[in-house]
Amino acid sequence: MRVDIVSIFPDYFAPLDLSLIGKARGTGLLDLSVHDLRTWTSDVHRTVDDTPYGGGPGMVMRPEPWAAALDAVASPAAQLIVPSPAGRPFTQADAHELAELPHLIFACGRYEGIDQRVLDEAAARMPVREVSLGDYVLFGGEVAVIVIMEAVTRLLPGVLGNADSLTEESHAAGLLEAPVYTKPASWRDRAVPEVLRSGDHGRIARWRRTESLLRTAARRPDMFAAYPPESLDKFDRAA
Ligand SMILES: Nc1nc2cc(Br)ccc2s1
Repeated sequence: MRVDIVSIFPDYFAPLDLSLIGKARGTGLLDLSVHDLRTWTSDVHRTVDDTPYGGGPGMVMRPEPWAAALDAVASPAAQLIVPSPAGRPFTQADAHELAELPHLIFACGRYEGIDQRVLDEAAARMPVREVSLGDYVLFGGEVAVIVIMEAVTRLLPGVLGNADSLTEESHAAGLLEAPVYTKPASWRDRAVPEVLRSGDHGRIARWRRTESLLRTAARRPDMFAAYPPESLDKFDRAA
C-alpha cells in the first residue's frame, strides 16, 4: 500500500517510524511518504492560509498550495482522505475498506479548514472521503491521520504476527471484545474466571460471546441494536 500524507507539520508523523508501522515500512508492506505542504508555496513567506470569505474567526487554508501538492502526489488509483469534524464517522468497516486500497492520500487541515474548492476539485479526479474520528475538534488533522494509519495498517496482511487477533477484537464482529486475563491466576485476591482456565474451549467460546454481548449492550446500545437478532444466542453465563 502506498500512502502520501500532506501537512504543514510533517514532524507530527515521527511516530509512524516506530513499532509495527515502522516495521511495515521497512519490509515494504507500507510505502509511506510525508510531505510538507509549504513545499508547494510560491511566496517568500511560504503562505498557506488567508482570511475567510464571509468573515468569521481564524484563517482558511489557501487552495493553490493544496492543488499543487495533490497534483504532485496523485496517481490513477489514489483516494483522498480528509479528517474533519464535519466528516462521516470513521469506523472499523472503513478501516477494512481503506486497507484494501492501493494508494491513500491524507490531507491534514489546520486553522478553520481547507478551502472547499480543493475537495471539490479533487473529487473530480479521485474518490474523496471526509472522515470524523469523534465529536470533538482538534488543532488539525495530523493526530486523526495517525489514528487512521494505525487502524488501517494493522489490517494489512503480514503486519500483525497473529492474524487471529483480528477476528476476536472489538468491533470485528460488530461487538465489543470480552474481558482478557493473563497470569497470575489470582492477583490481589482477584481470580481469573474459572471458565477461562477450564480447558473447555466450547465453554470458553460461549462465555466470551456472552461477555461481548453484555458489554456491548451496556456500553454501546447503538451497536447492540444494530446486531442482527438472528445472531443473538441465549445469554448463557453458566458457561
Ligand atoms: N476532530 C477533528 N478536528 C479537526 C480539526 C482540524 Br483544523 C482538521 C481536522 C480535524 S479532525
